[in-house]
Formats: sequence, C-alpha cells, structure tokens
Amino acid sequence: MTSTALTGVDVPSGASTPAALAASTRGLRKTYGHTVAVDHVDLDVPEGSVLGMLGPNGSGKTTTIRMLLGLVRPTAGKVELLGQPMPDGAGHALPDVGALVESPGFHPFLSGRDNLLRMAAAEPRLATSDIPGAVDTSLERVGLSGAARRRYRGYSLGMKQRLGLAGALLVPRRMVVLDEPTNGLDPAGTREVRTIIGELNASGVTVLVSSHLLAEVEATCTHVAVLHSGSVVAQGELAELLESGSPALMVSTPDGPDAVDALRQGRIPARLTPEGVRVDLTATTPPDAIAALVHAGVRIQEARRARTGLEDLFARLTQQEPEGEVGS
Ligand SMILES: Nc1ncnc2c1ncn2[C@@H]1O[C@H](COP(=O)(O)OP(=O)(O)OP(=O)(O)O)[C@@H](O)[C@H]1O
Repeated sequence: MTSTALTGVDVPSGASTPAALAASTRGLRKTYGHTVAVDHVDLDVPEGSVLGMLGPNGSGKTTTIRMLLGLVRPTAGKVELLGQPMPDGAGHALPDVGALVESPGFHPFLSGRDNLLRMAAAEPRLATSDIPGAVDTSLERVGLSGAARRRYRGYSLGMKQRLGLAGALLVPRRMVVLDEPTNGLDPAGTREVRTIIGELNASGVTVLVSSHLLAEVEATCTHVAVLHSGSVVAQGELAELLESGSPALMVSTPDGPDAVDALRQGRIPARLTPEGVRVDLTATTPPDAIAALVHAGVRIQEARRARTGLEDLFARLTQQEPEGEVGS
C-alpha cells in the first residue's frame, strides 16, 4: 500500500501496488467569496479502509465531505466516488453510500422511526415491504429502539446523531461517510459507534469518518488524512504515519544543558526542547543514553518515548488552535 507524506512528517513510500480507491479528489478547491474553504486537496480513500479525516475547526473537513457526496459543487478540481465523477454521477454512486452529515433534514414533529420510514422510502434499493424491517433493524443497531417513537424535536444531540447514523445504515452499503459521528455522544455511545465502524470494516465496507480526536482515530481507523487550512498536510496508513519520524527519548531533567553536553560527548545526538531533552535513538538505546546521563551526574526526573510522526504533527497543528484541540 502506498502512503503519502506531504508536509510535516516523513513517511517512506511503499513499493507495493497502489490500492483501488473507493473515493478520491484531485486539485479540489472550494471558495466562498474570499474564503478559501478547501484548496488543492488530493485525497485518496482506499477501498476497504477506514479513513479518519482530522483537522482543526474550519480546516475544510465538512466542505470536502460535502463535495465528495455531491452536495456542494467544487470551484475547481475533480471528485470521484465509487468510480463515478461527482456531482454528475451522484445518481449512480449515492445508492451505495450511506452518509451522516450535518443537518440530515429530519422533521422535528415526526418520531425518529417515522423520520427513518420517510428516509427509507427514498432508498432505491429497498422494496416497500422491506422498509419497516430495515428501519427497525437500523434503530436497534444504533441503540435507539427505546426512543424510536418519540418526537425528533425532543431528542438530545446524541440521539439525533444515532438517528442520522441509523439512516446511513438502512441498507447494506459499499461506503459509509460519517461527519463527526461521535459529536454529542457519551462514552458508551462513542464505543458503540466504534463497534459499528469496526463491523462495517470487517464486512468490507469503506468508511470515511471525520473526528476531532487522534485517540479516536487511532482506535478505529486504518488510514488518516490530516487537514489544515483547507489543505491535506499528511495522509497515509495510520500505522506508518504514527511510526514515521526518528525514534526518540524525552528526558525531563533540571540539568538540561549539562545533559545535552554529556550526550553529545558520547556522540549521541540530543537537543533541548520545551518538553525536555530530546535524545535521538537512531544510533543508541534508552538504557545506554540514560547510563551516559547518570555517569555525567545528570539528575533525571522522567524518561519516556517521545511522540513521533502523526502524533507530533497533530500536536503541532492543534497547539495553534485556541481551544487546544482540533475542532468538530
Ligand atoms: N456555506 C458556506 N459559506 C461560507 N463559508 C463557508 C461555508 N461553508 C464553509 N465555509 C468556510 O469554509 C471553511 C471550512 O469550513 P468547514 O466547515 O469545511 O471546516 P471543518 O473542518 O468541517 O470545520 P468544523 O470542524 O468547525 O466543522 C471555514 O472557514 C468556513 O467558515
């Protein structure tokens, strides 16, 4: 599987054959007046992957997802979804794609179940006689059976999310696109969504999911694309991105400059950072580096593996955000 490293992390590109793509964009751009929402986005969603789209608030995740689904027409660039050019091929591609995007347009005075019945009636793959069964199965799957006959208007944000997810799962799909599916869910709801994503993946469905938490992406995704200011700054296999960058040890010590001197005298590359002394482990091991420090009389408070690759990139991007974490 190939992986791409654009800015921020260095990932070796694999020599293997590129995977078939369930969706892709090339040179994708969307402007609203003077606002550039998405710019030069080349996104690859490999078939059978769970691709997590990560990015700070306003980085262009939702706009990209909307263009993939043909809900918004790009200003420039190309979109392909299940082999169909979008938005023109929407009629062919969309029946195979389940989507949970913002404002799914549920009716406030209808129950959750009645809303799903209306949605199911518009599914070209569902025979009329199969609709009630499909709706009830879907409600059960997202844990909403108990509240199915309550009005949508009274639903909590988490219940609305569950209903949107139920809509995406009404019929078997080749691809499922979920924009912030855990938004508003409690920890149990978040775990259920993870389980559903895992089940979809196990049955060969491609999943594209946006999330604001790296930990969540780590738990559910096989691939990741990081967006920042409308552009993809890194994408590829999650494991490769996490492992990219040089292995390093972060040492907390009150004797930072002495520690760096001692290590460099021992020909171990090291530098002082705001988090502590970062020791390059390319040519040494943690025990040898720590032994060199102890031998030089350096006091060590803590030594731990430094963040690498994606974690590092992600931390740098999110530190630029006032909230301290990437947004929804
Ligand atoms: N319909 C619109 N009209 C004007 N500007 C828009 C519109 N939709 C998006 N934008 C702008 O485009 C940029 C990208 O927005 P988008 O919603 O795609 O980002 P996002 O990564 O999904 O953000 P969030 O996590 O906050 O939902 C933002 O600056 C946003 O204000």
